[in-house]
Amino acid sequence: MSQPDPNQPTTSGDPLLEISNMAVAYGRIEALHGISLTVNPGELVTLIGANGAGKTTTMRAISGILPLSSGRVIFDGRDITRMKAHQRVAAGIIQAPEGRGVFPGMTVQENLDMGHYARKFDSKADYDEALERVYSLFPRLLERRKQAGGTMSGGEQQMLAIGRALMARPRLLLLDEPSMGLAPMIIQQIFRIISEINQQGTTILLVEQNAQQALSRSDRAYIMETGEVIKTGVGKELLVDPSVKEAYLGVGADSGSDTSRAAAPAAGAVAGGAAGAAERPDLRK
Ligand SMILES: Nc1ncnc2c1ncn2[C@@H]1O[C@H](COP(=O)(O)OP(=O)(O)OP(=O)(O)O)[C@@H](O)[C@H]1O
Repeated sequence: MSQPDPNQPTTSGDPLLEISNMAVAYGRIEALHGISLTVNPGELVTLIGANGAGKTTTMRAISGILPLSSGRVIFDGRDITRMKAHQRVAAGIIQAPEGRGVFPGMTVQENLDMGHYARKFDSKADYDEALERVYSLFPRLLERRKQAGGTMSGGEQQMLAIGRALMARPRLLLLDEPSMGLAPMIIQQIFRIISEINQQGTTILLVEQNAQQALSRSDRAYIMETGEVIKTGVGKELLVDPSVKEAYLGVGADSGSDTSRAAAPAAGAVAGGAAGAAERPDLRK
């Protein structure tokens, strides 16, 4: 297969990613019941939803780790529904490792090199450019390039995970809960960098439970519930949508405007799984 240049613009006007009626099952249990979504070139799109809504399953199906039981995935005009995960990586669909997933015994530099391995056919100049981009986005990684990945803080490991994905020069970057388990100040920093990566031209599909941060920075968002997309819209509009505010932003009960993740448990649905679901308003209305 030829290696598409990640810096090449896609066919103008067409979505970069188009998912139609995608169903995915774990054995006999269907986790996604036919969802449809699009990501246009240059967009930052977020998937929001409670635990178990199907966000990670969606990401895995896009990466090609999980097969579809029905539906289609189109990437840059090509039907990739049956394409294997490694072929999708070569086509430019890159997921930052879940749970950070850095190689603990390898140095920062070696971890980044592993990310570039996915694009081993690139020239040295492409490698240098990718590395320069990563080190300018994350000066901390440059400072610590000889340090073992496993000895870095949680925030630094998250930066390394994103940096490693960028080394593969993604055309579509998939980020699954990059703020998970991080302190509020570090979360702010990670979100600022995600915005910057997007502003530099990288298309991003983000899964986030930190709805306030994610919606305020996203072009568009999809809200998922129990394996379905129940609402979609412009990020900043969803941010002020009363039902979304009540269900996902921890406002309503106390009408506060705390934006930190620490406030998230008050939202019930954001962190609460099934218990939270019972308290959530029905957004399908
Ligand atoms: N390996 C698996 N085997 C069986 N069922 C699974 C598996 N992984 C996920 N599921 C189920 O699929 C559904 C969707 O899970 P998924 O992890 O995609 O949700 P999520 O929105 O990413 O939630 P979270 O925020 O908790 O990661 C859930 O009902 C979950 O229990």
